[in-house]
Amino acid sequence: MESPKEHCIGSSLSVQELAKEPMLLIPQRYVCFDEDLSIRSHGSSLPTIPTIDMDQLVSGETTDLELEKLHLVCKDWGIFQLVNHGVSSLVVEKLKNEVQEFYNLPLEEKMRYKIKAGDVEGYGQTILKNENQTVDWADRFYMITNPVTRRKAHLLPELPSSLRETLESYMSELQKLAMTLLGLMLKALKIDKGEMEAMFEDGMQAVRMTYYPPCPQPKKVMGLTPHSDATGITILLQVNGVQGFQVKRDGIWIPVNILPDAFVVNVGDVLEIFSNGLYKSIEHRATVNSEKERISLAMFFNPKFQSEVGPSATLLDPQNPPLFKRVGMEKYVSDFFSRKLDGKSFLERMRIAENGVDDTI
Ligand SMILES: O=C(O)CCC(=O)C(=O)O
Ligand SMILES: [Fe+2]
Repeated sequence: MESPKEHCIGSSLSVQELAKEPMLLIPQRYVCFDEDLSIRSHGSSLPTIPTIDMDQLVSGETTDLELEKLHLVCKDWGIFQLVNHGVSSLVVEKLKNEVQEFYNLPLEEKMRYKIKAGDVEGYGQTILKNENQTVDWADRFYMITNPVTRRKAHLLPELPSSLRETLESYMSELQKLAMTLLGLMLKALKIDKGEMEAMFEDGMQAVRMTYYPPCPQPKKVMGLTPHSDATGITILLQVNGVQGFQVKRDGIWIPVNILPDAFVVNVGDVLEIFSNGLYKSIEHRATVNSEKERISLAMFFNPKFQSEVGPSATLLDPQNPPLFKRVGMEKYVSDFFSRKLDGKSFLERMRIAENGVDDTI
């Protein structure tokens, strides 16, 4: 039997390769103690995340009603399934196949994209200073895709051409969708259109493809540590129909049954900050199972690097003081990546203390 060391990618191991080995007990570094993984299902009594119909948002007679619904959902839930999203199903289906094929490539091929020392982009998992941290049961591929000048030469441009081309088409369709959604959200928030465009147009865009192998002890591991996304909005595609995504609402983890043709859209921390706390980012995580691998692809839509993350000026007045600090996007992103994922703690660091003391982040 091969030793796990031979599956090293950067500072982590390929969990996909590890999971191929005969194994009854998983290695200790994957055993997760601090999360209640047993809360998996409470049957039908659990609430389900809302659905928003894109068709109804942009055309027809019910646009105002659907916009009001979107507004309420972003305030109350911070997440929804988006149906009738209008993105070409040809592109989506092709992308699903290409991503699965990518993960089926031999390890040596995928290693060309491995995360380099000191970087966060590429294939693998970043393990921070504390090497003893529990490692998620997953392999990831994260990269910045916009602005084009920030693309790493050995990542997107070097992907197998069919995957790269399909990703390009998908990204440009999703960019339009994300801008439309952000535009509608900010319209509902009554935020000045110019302000929104100055911040989000041609903003930072990134993608994360995640492969969660089946696990012999699924209740002992975390596929993806609980976190909220440090984004404007995130659009999640479930690639191979296997469920495992969960959201935390009122302290309870709710499994999300992602509809086959839907995207899951969630409010990120940047939008919570920009809306001065009106919209809420939501904590989520991914669990794994013992039967089948799960694959997802998340696209993150952010302000441009030159902008500042902070509450929108339109929403502030003496009765509505800023609840969050302002920080340059560049610093916001680098601070985010220097920390371990930990629920909504990153957002909490941006909050202005009630006593008004502004301890800089
Ligand atoms: O894999 C999933 O379902 C969730 C992915 C996610 O939350 C992320 O990449 O930030
Ligand atoms: Fe996420």
